[in-house]
Amino acid sequence: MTLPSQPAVAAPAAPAGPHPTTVYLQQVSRWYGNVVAVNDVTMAIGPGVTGLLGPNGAGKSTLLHMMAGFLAPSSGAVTLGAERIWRNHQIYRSIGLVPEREAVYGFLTGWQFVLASAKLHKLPAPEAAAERAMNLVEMMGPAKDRRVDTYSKGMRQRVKVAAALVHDPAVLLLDEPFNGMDPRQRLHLMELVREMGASGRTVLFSSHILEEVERVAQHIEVLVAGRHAASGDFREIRRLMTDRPHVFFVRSSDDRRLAAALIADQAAGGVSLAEGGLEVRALDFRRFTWLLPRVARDAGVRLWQVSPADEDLESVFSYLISGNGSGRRPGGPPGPGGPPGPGGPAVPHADAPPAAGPLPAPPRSGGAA
Ligand SMILES: Nc1ncnc2c1ncn2[C@@H]1O[C@H](COP(=O)(O)OP(=O)(O)OP(=O)(O)O)[C@@H](O)[C@H]1O
Repeated sequence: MTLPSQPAVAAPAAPAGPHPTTVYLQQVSRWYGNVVAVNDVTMAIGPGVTGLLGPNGAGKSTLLHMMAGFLAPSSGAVTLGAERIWRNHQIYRSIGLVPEREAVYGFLTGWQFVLASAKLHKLPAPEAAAERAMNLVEMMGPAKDRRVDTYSKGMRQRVKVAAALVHDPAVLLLDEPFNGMDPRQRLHLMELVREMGASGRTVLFSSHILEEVERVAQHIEVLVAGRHAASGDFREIRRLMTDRPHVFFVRSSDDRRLAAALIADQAAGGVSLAEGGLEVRALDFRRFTWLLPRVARDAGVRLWQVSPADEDLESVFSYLISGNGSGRRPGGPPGPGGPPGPGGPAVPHADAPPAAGPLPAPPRSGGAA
């Protein structure tokens, strides 16, 4: 007897296992005494460049140190692929960390420091590895033989990067890497970070400056007060930060007349007289910045100053986790493949806003949001 042939139904795909160069955090918390530095964070950082954005004290360094195996999570699991990172010496060979704080002995030369790093990793050809790493950060010139304590901040930073790259890790973690660098060094390091990501490595770097993050990373994770506040494509993150009520400080040739015109035109959600000008609350950033010059012109008032009054990072970030912004928290844990590399879609949010359209003009301050 022959069985009737089965209809051509595709076999269900076997569930993909953890990706070997993706770092997974599952409900990770870390506290220091009473201070909760990282609070129940679940995310996956895969190949490509990801920016970890958050204000000072958000928990970025703590998160990076747990990913590098420098700190144990108080609860939850941090793994590289399926392997736990904490106290797993084999895994340390795959990870490089560039710490934020000085971690370079001043009495060593740059070359000695990077070579020592190569030897500590027990690399078979430490000199060749150190030379390759020093070349990557353009430190193979005569300065390599000077003591580190004679280096500029930028040179020290480059030597730290070389030490973290000496064993050619698959995962590179950088804590505020661009701090203290001059513009040329910054551009060079940005290029190096981009190249590392493009070559398939997993690169995560922290910053509190959105502009800096979006120049290098397409995917951004936002941490605020230890919590994972948002996750997505940089356009989406910028939109979340821009589409919130803004408070502007406005000075003009006739503040009272301008206030009356703004109220009559319903251009602003609220206007109040402040010292030396007006404080204007705009509910719709785009509409307000479009309307303000027109309303002023029609009222015969000259604008002297328009500056955001609430552009400090704390207020922008806290919006993301406040009542209004809390809907922007990511949904469930990302899939086993981790976040897409550069160019991929955003990690889905439970209630993600629609795909971002063209970018609105950033606030005049050029601040972080
Ligand atoms: N060793 C420690 N002991 C006690 N509290 C700590 C320790 N390290 C960090 N913290 C606290 O944990 C919180 C998160 O600090 P963390 O350095 O991880 O944040 P961050 O986002 O990297 O900030 P920054 O950019 O200022 O370094 C802060 O409130 C900080 O004061």
